[in-house]
Amino acid sequence: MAIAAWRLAQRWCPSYLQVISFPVVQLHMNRAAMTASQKDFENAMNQVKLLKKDPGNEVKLKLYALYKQATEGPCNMPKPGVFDLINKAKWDAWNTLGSLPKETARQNYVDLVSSLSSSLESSSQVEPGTDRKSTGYETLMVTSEGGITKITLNRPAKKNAINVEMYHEIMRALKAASKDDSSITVLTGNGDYYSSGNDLTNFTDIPPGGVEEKAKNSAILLREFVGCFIDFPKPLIAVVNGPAVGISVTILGLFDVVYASDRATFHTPFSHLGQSPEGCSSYTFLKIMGPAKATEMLVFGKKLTAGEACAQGLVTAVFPDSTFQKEVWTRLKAFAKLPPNAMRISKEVIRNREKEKLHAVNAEECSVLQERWLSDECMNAVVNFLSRKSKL
Ligand SMILES: CCCC/C=C/CC(=O)SCCNC(=O)CCNC(=O)[C@H](O)C(C)(C)COP(=O)(O)OP(=O)(O)OC[C@H]1O[C@@H](n2cnc3c(N)ncnc32)[C@H](O)[C@@H]1OP(=O)(O)O
Repeated sequence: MAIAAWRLAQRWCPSYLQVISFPVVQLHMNRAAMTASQKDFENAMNQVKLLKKDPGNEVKLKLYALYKQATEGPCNMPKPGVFDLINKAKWDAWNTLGSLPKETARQNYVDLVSSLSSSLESSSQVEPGTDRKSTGYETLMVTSEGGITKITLNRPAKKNAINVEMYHEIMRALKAASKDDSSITVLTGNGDYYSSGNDLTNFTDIPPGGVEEKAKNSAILLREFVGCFIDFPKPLIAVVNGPAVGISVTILGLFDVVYASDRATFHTPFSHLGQSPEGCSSYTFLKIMGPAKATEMLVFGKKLTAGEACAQGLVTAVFPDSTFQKEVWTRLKAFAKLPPNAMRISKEVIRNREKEKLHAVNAEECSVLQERWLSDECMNAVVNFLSRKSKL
């Protein structure tokens, strides 16, 4: 629908820049609302004009939505009629951002433009070595700047649900980050969610070998995915910008630091889904919060607020959503200035003691899940979600 709308838009406006020039005009009207990073935002707006190639309709809609969110806040315009294709596509894109704070939207806009500039050859001069963007990711935004590699889950319209492609891309990004010259690595989400966990449509793509083969392949994928977090050699920090579900919660036990917005929630509804714990949570959560609290989460699916998750040790610190990005990034920039080898070695000392155990737990959890995925309980839960009969 969105693509069709933009095709139509391009017919009316031969240059894609005409379509996205609207926010540029508005930017000048919003100068009064300048903040510290307004300059970066303005530079990003100028960079967009220098792109030599059309970034595509989906990206243009994302740029539009982030611009509107950054300058006007959440979408409160009436929804355009079904035949008003262009405005409806724009409205949908903006509305998808939910209550994302203006500051985050501005940062995401700058990040997105920055990644486009390198992938689409902006004609502007980029100072070498100061800010490198990795391209070739469909489901992530990956940037490396000032000693920090930032991996952003980037399927906001699907609440950053992790599809098979995203599992592979996260593993690729982590492997690259482990070898690049950054000192710390950050994982965060774009949009109003951190992540809604495993993409439940992953279960619909059944190979010729049937559901058994699907369950086996998924267990192999999951084991490799979680293994990357166990083995990741540098300090790994989660910036939990919004609600987190399922595997995006369980692997937090393998991070070194977890910062959360007070909007974030932590939910592992495995029993509701006919599934069982993964991400080493059957071990890490028990160590972190003790068996009773871990059971409430992992067996009974109790959803924790950010404050509760912090009190139980899963989250390091919670910040008000309005200042979340600013406060977290101030801390992260300071961490990134510490001697990288000392940080890496300290992490190694801490993690090595547990590594063998974690890999064994991971293997066991995956093998139990392989069976669970074939159960009626699990299949019914997935079918109910896909047929919109249930939500968390
Ligand atoms: C191979 C390794 C396997 C590892 C296994 C891991 C286990 C887990 O991670 S279990 C957790 C699985 N996740 C869920 O059960 C969450 C399901 N989603 C929901 O309940 C709701 O979407 C929500 C509570 C997260 C959000 O509800 P809200 O009303 O705000 O938004 P929606 O309109 O539902 O969502 C927007 C859009 O996104 C799609 N979507 C969201 N989450 C998922 C998901 N996990 N899988 C697939 N799709 C998801 C949702 O369908 C909507 O899509 P459409 O706009 O196309 O309808």
